[in-house]
Amino acid sequence: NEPPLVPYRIPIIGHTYSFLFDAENFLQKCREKYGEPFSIYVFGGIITFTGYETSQEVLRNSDVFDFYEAIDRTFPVNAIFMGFKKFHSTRFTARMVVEHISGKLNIYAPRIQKELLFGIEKYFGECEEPKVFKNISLTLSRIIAKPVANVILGEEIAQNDDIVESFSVVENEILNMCLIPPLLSFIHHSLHTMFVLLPFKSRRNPMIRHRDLFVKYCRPTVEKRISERKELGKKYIQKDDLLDYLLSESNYKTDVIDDKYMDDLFGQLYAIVFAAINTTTKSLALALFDYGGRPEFWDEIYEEQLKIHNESNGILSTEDVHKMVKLDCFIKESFRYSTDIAGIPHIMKNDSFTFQNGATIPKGREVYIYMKDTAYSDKFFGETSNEFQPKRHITSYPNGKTVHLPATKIHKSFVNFGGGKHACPGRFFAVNEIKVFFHKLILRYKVRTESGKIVPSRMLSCFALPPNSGLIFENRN
Ligand code: HEM
Repeated sequence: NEPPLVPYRIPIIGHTYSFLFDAENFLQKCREKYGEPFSIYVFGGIITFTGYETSQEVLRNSDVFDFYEAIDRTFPVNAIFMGFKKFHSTRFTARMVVEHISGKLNIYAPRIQKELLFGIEKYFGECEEPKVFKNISLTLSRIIAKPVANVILGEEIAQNDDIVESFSVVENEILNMCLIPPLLSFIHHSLHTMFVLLPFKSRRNPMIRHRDLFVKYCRPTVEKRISERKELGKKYIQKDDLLDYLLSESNYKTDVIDDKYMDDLFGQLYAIVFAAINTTTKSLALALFDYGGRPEFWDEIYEEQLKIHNESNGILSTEDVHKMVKLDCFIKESFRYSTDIAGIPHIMKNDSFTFQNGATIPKGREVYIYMKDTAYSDKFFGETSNEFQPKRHITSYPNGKTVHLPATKIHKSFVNFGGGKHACPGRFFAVNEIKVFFHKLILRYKVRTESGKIVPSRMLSCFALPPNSGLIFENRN
């Protein structure tokens, strides 16, 4: 009782062409005709797509559906970082992000703000005359990288431009090397993985440069902290950054700071950098384009920011960020509206899995979440699901009560951060960063698209990317 396999005409090629070059229309037609889940034949293998009804069964059954194995088939990120670190636990990484990044936003709030303001000043400046910014993603990744470096490596190391630059480019460098069309998958997917990994095992390995920079700038701090810890024992006061947490953690406790130890720290910390920067930058860039093309929302969002700015005297606490409800709704609506068409792949690991509607998939099946099916579902968003309406994230009741489902809230109608046990642990940090950035930016500039109109995202197969056009910034004063 397999999900219907969409028929295809050309053997071997199957649906590869439609999936690469027309994923949006192609998947929509498959969904309309075959319901969910349905399967297509791409790069010599079958992929099953789950829609708004069946996606939660994948996300909530993480014992059966493996996210990392699926990611590793296309972008063997784990294998790349495993080359450096000896201790490997995805659970450990997720817990570290929950407890020591998202869980400490109160402590990090002033530092995040300071770094974002620094980036805004450095890259956008006065803009007394309207100024066009092309390639906004690159600029945003540099701005976003600084607070991330601050939280991961501490305030002092985050002032080092080389480290911040390394944070902002490392993920793109890895992705660029992995973005080789998986032609070898027509034979077997492991051949593609092996091929992609070749440069990372050669002298061209871009990770070596990042590792060397990390060691150069972080080793003195690591040595100093380990020696202070030894000297002071229980009196040592742990610093508020991920690096110092790792140094205190039983898997990383050491007296010997050799190259292997530094490699281990590098592999662990840069795996988080990998998860944190591109995702946040892309969402932020898409939200800026959504904002810049929709003047009808500018006044109300600006007024909310001005009010919170005045009440907080310009220094935002996490409570102040929670008060940015209109901004939160706008950002969440951008997440929904500009979502990837499909993503969050998983491999099914059991002998077989049967969905509640009876469809059964075999062991090893690759399953993609058809995210747009959830994001644009009439069941969740009614007849206006095709429209950009931030207010839909607030429900008003007849007794005057209103309930706001924030952008960090995991829900069956909102899968941008996944779901179940493995839902993105960095989402609190990411949404906080995006909101604070927006808040500071809007207070200072008017932002609009170059054409003055709504500019749709670019599509790369099933992934949404920010448009290539520019954004215009103009100082409000
Ligand atoms: C807007 C920005 C972000 C988006 C859209 C995003 C999205 C996601 C998604 C879809 C997953 C897979 C969830 C699942 O399997 O159900 C994930 C996992 C993860 N994300 Fe994020 N993420 C973002 C920012 C961040 C940040 C800033 C960090 C770190 C500070 C982070 C760290 C992680 C980690 C460690 C995992 C693996 C969790 C696990 O295996 O349990 N993410 N993210």
